[in-house]
Amino acid sequence: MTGDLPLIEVACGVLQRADGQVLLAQRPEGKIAAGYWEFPGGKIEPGESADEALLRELHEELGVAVRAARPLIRLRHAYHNRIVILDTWLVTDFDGQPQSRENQALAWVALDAIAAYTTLPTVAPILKPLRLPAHYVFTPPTIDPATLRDRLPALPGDALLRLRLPALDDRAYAALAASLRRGGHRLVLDRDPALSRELECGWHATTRAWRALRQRPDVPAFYGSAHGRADLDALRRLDADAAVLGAVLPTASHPGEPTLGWDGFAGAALESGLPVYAIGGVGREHLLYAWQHGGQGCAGISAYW
Ligand SMILES: Nc1nc2c([nH]c(=O)n2[C@@H]2O[C@H](COP(=O)(O)OP(=O)(O)OP(=O)(O)O)[C@@H](O)[C@H]2O)c(=O)[nH]1
Repeated sequence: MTGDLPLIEVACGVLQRADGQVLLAQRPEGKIAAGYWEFPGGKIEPGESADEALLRELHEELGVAVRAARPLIRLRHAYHNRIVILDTWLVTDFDGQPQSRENQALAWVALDAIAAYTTLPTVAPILKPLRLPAHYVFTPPTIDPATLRDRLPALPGDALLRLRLPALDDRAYAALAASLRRGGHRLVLDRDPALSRELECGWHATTRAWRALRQRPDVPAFYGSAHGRADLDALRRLDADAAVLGAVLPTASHPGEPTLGWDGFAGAALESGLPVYAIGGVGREHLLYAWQHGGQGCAGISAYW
């Protein structure tokens, strides 16, 4: 119990097909919140781990056998009559065709079409990590545009790419951003938000920049830097799409800076309500650590170039 409210721990799974559609289930008559659409899953039983509960629930409810899954996000949501901790997994491989075994309606739905369904309030915060890749790469601050272009093919294919180039004037920065955008890169800019709007790119705010905000900036996607849980809470209130939290490990570029370690990272990221990338001494080889500690993935500069 938390206060007077029961605390319910739940495991749920996002089954995603190759075309990007995800499986929604409608809670049947007789269950709490009947009629609402959700991601399939159910309560974690005493003595069970979240991944064991996931496998059991998806087999009981849908008749599928999970072959591969990874943590997506762990949320905490307070309803008027219960608090739910929702351990959400991305199911990347499974055997069998999902069938309704508990009288629930099922639907494969494109992420952009989910708004037409009446969903539980925990569905929207799960769409944020679902739309984001596992890697968020910052450009080395002094890299010249030609070298940058040469090295882009070696980055993880769908990574977010933050153009952090303080030495470029605004004109040169905008021209480079426009041409990379035409090349199909998932860009994040950190100049005037108007440029992010014009080029339909993300916008990244330093802690100093977002602390000056009173509401979400008008940009297609909004990311912010964070150093602890208080920052993550503030970014969630600003409706950020994701945060970058660090430093997780010591780095050569910031010697002596205090580090969170992976446990400190997890302590801040888990149940923060946001996808959180780990940064600071982190590279692509740390992806499993990031997922196991409640992260969206890894962010960095030097480890990626
Ligand atoms: N499966 C699932 N449950 C969710 C989601 N979001 C969310 O708040 N919940 C809440 O988590 C709880 C899941 O309980 P449940 O009643 O479905 O669990 P269960 O399958 O073990 O059912 P049972 O208690 O009838 O055996 C409910 O309070 C439900 O409202 C979601 O996306 N998927």
